[in-house]
Amino acid sequence: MQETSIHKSAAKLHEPVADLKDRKIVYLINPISGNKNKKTLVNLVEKYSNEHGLYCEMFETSKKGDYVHLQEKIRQERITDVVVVGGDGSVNQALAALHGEDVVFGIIPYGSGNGLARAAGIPTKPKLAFDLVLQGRWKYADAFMVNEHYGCMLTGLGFDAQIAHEFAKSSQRGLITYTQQSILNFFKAHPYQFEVEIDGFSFFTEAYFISIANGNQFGNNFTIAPQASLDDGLLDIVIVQKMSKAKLPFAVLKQIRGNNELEQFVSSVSSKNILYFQKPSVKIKNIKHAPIHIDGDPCESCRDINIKVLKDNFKLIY
Ligand SMILES: Nc1ncnc2c1ncn2[C@@H]1O[C@H](COP(=O)(O)OP(=O)(O)OP(=O)(O)O)[C@@H](O)[C@H]1O
Repeated sequence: MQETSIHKSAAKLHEPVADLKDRKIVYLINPISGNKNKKTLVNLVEKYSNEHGLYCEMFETSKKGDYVHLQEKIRQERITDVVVVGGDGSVNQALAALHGEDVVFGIIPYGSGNGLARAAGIPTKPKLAFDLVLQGRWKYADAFMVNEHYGCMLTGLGFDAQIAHEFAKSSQRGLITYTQQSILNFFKAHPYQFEVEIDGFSFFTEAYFISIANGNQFGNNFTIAPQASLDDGLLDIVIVQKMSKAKLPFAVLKQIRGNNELEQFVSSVSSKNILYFQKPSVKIKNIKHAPIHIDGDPCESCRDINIKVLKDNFKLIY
């Protein structure tokens, strides 16, 4: 779909917030993410920016993540902020293309899960998230690479990726569709074989899924990696090993509640249901070609997967 400029406001103004007048904010709005209407937010941003004489431009997000035009604009016009109005997929695509630019990123969460925004503590109420953007206080956040693909929130293999693949095919988005897909796929779920290498030590496992998390959650506060931090230079690796289907929900619930301790040594891996590590990198041999997702969007499966943290990769308002 062609990106369209929705609005461009006049540039000068007085000073409601220090330095706000010097910022040039571009909003990238995903027309299909989540299931909430974005019109109220768009009106609010336009009205506020007009009244206060703030620079504000709005574009649709690119379906394919093609932001070359925006890269040029950022450099030529000295854009200072890129604010994504959408979910994790939109944030991923914008960051993948633009993380090397000299801009600060904001998020106004309008996705189905909003995992990165929630992990960062960004309010899910649009007005509050917009207020945070205007305050403009940012910190560096980490990201990661999955082979040659960029990720910022969480990647996974197995059951959760299968849900991501089914969700992507659904005509409806939002939490209800996601929950429906999770329940349907639970009954079909089966373990996959992996060889995992951490700290130079490798072991075989049969696992329902492996999550590698920068943020703490899948989205909707489903905190699969309760100790994850966006700026610690580490990835939280959660391996949900083969167990009976009856036990599986309880074991995952224990993990979500933070009752599973981090493994200190890879060599001490025993017959625990769930293994939980914090490391800057991990290599996985995906022996049975389990499905893969990156930041909730499906990606093509492959056998050899190399995942590495990118410390202090982008500036995030949070
Ligand atoms: N302009 C556009 N038109 C159509 N589709 C788009 C456009 N821009 C982005 N997309 C697609 O929208 C999809 C969903 O985006 P996003 O991940 O932000 O929302 P979500 O899946 O509802 O939320 P979350 O990832 O937080 O669960 C992405 O796969 C992306 O390719």
